[in-house]
Amino acid sequence: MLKITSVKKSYGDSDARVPVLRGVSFDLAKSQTLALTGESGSGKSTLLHIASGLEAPDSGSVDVLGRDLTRMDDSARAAFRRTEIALVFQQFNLIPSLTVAANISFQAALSGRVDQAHIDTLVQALGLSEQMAKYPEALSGGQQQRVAIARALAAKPKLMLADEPTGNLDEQTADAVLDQMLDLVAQSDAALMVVTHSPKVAARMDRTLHLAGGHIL
Ligand SMILES: Nc1ncnc2c1ncn2[C@@H]1O[C@H](COP(=O)(O)OP(=O)(O)OP(=O)(O)O)[C@@H](O)[C@H]1O
Repeated sequence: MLKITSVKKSYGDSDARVPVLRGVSFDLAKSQTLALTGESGSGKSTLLHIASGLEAPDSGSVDVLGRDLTRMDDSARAAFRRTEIALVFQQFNLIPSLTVAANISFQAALSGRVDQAHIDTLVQALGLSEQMAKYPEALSGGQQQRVAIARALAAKPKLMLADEPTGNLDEQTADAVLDQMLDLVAQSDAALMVVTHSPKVAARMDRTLHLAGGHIL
């Protein structure tokens, strides 16, 4: 599903380059789940963004479903990402001018995969039924995060990538969110990589990779 090979990434100008990833390789098979841990600043978000095609590595390859994202042109990569990859950010990135319902169905509509029964199940499981007609500004942070997760899962992506998806949720809601993500992985032969600082979240994944000094330990 996801194969990262010898990925390197630095930031900064040529005379002050700061290496963040120094040659990272790992595989994530379909139906597998993975936690990515590491100290703040170790490059977890950078690696997640590279796995999603949002950022390009300086070198190395990023294969998703057997296709190397680094070799696609921008429009091919954007189209591929829309249908196959879901990225849930720490910030929710909801569209303020759309209702919660429209925010959730927007992504599925873009990918051409609107399954209303699936969306209804997600909305109920994430406790969002009462919020559907509201606008994001009227929701709490935790509610907005749940909308972002429902939106990401609505299109039944094959590769789900999430950056601290339950960071600002209470424990019960966090469990419900993780249940939804794990259910979807199991039902649709997808794969999930979650960046987390939480040992509890990491323990629910099949395995954990730890990032330190630019390498996977
Ligand atoms: N666009 C950028 N330009 C310059 N430096 C960046 C950029 N993005 C990340 N960095 C730097 O790369 C390093 C890794 O950042 P990254 O956000 O990937 O770490 P992280 O492990 O996700 O941290 P956290 O747990 O705090 O979210 C940090 O030193 C950061 O300052």
